[in-house]
Amino acid sequence: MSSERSAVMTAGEELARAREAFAAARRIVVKAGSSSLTTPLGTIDADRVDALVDVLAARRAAGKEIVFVSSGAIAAGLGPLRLARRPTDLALQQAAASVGQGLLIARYTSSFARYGLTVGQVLLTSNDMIRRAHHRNAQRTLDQLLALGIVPIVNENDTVATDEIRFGDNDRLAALVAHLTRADALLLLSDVDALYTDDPRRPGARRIEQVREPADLEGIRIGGPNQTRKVGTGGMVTKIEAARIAGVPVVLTNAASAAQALAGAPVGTYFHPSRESRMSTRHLWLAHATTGQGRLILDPGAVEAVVRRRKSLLPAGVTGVEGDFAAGDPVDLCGADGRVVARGLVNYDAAEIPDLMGRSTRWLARELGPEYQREIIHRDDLVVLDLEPNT
Ligand SMILES: Nc1ncnc2c1ncn2[C@@H]1O[C@H](COP(=O)(O)OP(=O)(O)O)[C@@H](O)[C@H]1O
Ligand SMILES: N[C@@H](CCC(=O)OP(=O)(O)O)C(=O)O
Repeated sequence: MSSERSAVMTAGEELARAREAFAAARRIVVKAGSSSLTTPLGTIDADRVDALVDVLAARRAAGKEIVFVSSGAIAAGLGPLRLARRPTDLALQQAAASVGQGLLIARYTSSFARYGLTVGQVLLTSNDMIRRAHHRNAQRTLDQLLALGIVPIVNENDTVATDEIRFGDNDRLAALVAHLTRADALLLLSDVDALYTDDPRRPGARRIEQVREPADLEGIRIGGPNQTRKVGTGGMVTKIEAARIAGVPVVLTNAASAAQALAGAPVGTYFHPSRESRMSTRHLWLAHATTGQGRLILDPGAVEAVVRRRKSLLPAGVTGVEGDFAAGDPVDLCGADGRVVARGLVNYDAAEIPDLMGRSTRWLARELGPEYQREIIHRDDLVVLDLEPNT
């Protein structure tokens, strides 16, 4: 009994220390969801925006850096476009985002100006995350804004995003931005004050204080977005995924508890950094922020080489190609049974691959020229998605 109690106390103390470390974070990414920033009429909720800016400005005054990931572009564009609800039509979503994003930034600009702070808008697409040059470019911009003392306000570039290439939710985008900016912590602000054992609107749901590992989530009902407002996109599913990939401590709570969370108070749910998040940022992008633009079918030897021996994919091991992708696109790698085992950035256009399949690189270099000696996908550009047990 006494040893049980001391174990419980130790876990409690450990969590308190983790919360203190969260409060001490020098650079933090804060993400707020659409429902925390907009009204049911599809307009910006100026009071709530100002209240949140008060908290972020206080943090800045304490000498900390903030990167703010703000949703709400589509939701804030609904009112001006006289749309009663979030449209399903992509072109209308893009139009709403175009109107709403401008209004949001105008609001943030004046709200932060109350504290003498300047904001900078950063709109990202999933390509900015995957492609090495774009990725470095986004990183450089964010670094420069922070060095200048500006508050970067990040969102997905919804006006140009299409269903194929969009993140769709800002939770994972915020986790990836935490990697990109080498932040020390991530705060996710939603309309719900914590992760619960079930959707908190259902009776009997209990708050979960901390998540250490995937096993802590067993038996929890993780649902989609709040169906009353229908402006959020990911629900708890994408928040949990964000916490899994963030690579830093994550606290999930509501906007009203933001100040307390930043001060290390025991509010919301604390997610300890997971083991998977130690993957490199680019590999995380590839695994979580991209959709395969086509498929390559691999013979069993190539599956073994890519999945278990972490080798590059050579033309000799490819037996089929599906889809219409261009060199540099992310593609899914499948076994003969169609199961996706990996994703990678391909070095050839889809149309080039049939002539290369089954050939040795030496044969290709001799017959087609030295530029054909390159791998179909280099191992640095590959991430294994589906590991067999015990690998
Ligand atoms: N186990 C759970 N714990 C907490 N919230 C949950 C759970 N399952 C589903 N939800 C829902 O997730 C919603 C938050 O996600 P979402 O609507 O996408 O918010 P946001 O706009 O803040 O990203 C909550 O309002 C709640 O209805
Ligand atoms: N980029 C979109 C938001 C997507 C999103 O993740 O929304 P939410 O679930 O409210 O954080 C927008 O600004 O409307």
